[in-house]
Amino acid sequence: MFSAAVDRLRKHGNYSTAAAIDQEPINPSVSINYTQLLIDGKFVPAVSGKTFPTLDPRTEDVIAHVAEGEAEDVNLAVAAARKAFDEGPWPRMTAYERSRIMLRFADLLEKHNDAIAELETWDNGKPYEQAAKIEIPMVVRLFRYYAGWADKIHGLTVPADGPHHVQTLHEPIGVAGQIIPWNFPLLMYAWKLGPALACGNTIILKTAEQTPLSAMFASKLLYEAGLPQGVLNVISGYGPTAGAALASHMDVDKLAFTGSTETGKIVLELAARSNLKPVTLELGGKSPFIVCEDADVDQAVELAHFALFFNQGQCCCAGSRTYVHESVYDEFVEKAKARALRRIVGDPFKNGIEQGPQIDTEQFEKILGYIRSGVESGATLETGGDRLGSKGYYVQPTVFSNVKDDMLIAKDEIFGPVQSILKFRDLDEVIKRANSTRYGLAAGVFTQNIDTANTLTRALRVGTVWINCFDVFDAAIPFGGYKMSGQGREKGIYGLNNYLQIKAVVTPIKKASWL
Ligand SMILES: NC(=O)c1ccc[n+]([C@@H]2O[C@H](COP(=O)([O-])OP(=O)(O)OC[C@H]3O[C@@H](n4cnc5c(N)ncnc54)[C@H](O)[C@@H]3O)[C@@H](O)[C@H]2O)c1
Repeated sequence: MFSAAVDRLRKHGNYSTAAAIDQEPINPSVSINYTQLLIDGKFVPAVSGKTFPTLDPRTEDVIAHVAEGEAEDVNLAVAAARKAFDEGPWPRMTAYERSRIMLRFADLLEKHNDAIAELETWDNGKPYEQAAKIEIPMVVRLFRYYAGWADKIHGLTVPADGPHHVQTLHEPIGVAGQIIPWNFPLLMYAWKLGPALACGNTIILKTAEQTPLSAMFASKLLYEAGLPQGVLNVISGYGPTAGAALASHMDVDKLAFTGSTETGKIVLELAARSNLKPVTLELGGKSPFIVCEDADVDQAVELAHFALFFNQGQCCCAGSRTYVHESVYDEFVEKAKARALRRIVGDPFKNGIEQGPQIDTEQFEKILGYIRSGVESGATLETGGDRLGSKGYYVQPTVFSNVKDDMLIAKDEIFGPVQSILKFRDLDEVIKRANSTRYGLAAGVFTQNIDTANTLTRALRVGTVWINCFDVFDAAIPFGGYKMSGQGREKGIYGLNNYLQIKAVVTPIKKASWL
């Protein structure tokens, strides 16, 4: 659960003053041991010999050069995964044995928690305390959760008409291709791998080009835990080359993708044009956070702040349209501005830091562009609005008030620390406005009135509604989007369906007296 854990961190931090950006970055102690592709259980260079740099978002310095996988490497990885599925022990061993390997993996991840968290912070820029105390423990929990499912995947007996015994077998879908983004590198790795492994599939996973390091480290541990050769293959590389090769591969049986809506459309088309592999998509969002007239304003301000600014604003479900009832609007804006001014931005390796740098120069420039567009379109810039410091991708926590629905900052996914506060008068109006978007990933509702909560819960066209909370993620809770926020659900029991084929088996009953 992000929110509860962040509360705990907050109690131990000093959040009373804004900190300056450190000029001297803290040196992480972890060493980078794995920078090659993981194919058929071995680390290997790319066929082309090419590498690409992965950068430290605090300094823009190179952390390491990583193998650049392309179509030929994807072919080798798919061949290894195919062989492991068609001939290897993984889909054939008992579900209990699979589950034990996954549990051993979770233990190893736990043992190396701090080293993995360092890699995550170094490569991504997220606060180390967040990675070490929240995200890596969530990864561990998710593998234990799906290890628990491995031996509980049941088929049915079906009461069909006529003298037939009918049963369904729930079988692994086969070779799964998985493409993940950079905002929660190892957590997205876990959401993808957990259910796929529990069901007995083999995998080729492509990491995001911005954050290749933690997945390589973790995958080494998975083999140490006893994973048979070729079951997991990890490719670092770029989207249009390695990612596209995976999405369009004829021998990949299923594709799971998390990233932008634009790329989601591309991979869906590649999957359709190649072998019609089924696709699950977890895409972008522009989630409303609705503060009703009965809200405790101080609590609402704190939660809305968390809903937007968590992870540098780089969450697909960020509460990026803060709708506030007119009766509490002015007070809310004043306090939201004060909260943003208190936000501590700095070297993410330092204790007590709430916000590190954005992921890369592209996102950094994009965010500053949206801030300029907010000012130009007439929204009121309450605080922030610029970069912070002179190096790295740090952005000032930014708050806009008087935002209108048709402004770009209210329509597009900014993916940065930019809060947009809009005013509303009544429930019917805010429902209409909240739903009037191409996205439908999540919503936050802040009210003490159960009837208001019930109405909004049912009226909002989104995959998750958080009532008086936000970003509560748990391995058992399904997550996914309506509309252009995605297709299908990950996590929980629903996540298993993405990785199963259902086979109907029909046998005649010769003596039909006991139908
Ligand atoms: N929903 C989410 O969790 C999420 C996560 C990250 C980014 N985003 C959104 O995406 C925007 C851009 O971020 P991004 O550039 O990392 O997203 P992206 O969609 O470009 O990248 C996500 C993954 O897809 C791969 N990819 C890119 N082009 C591909 C292609 N043609 N074929 C196959 N794979 C391809 C990338 O290499 C990466 O692994 C963000 O501003 C944000 O709006 C959403």
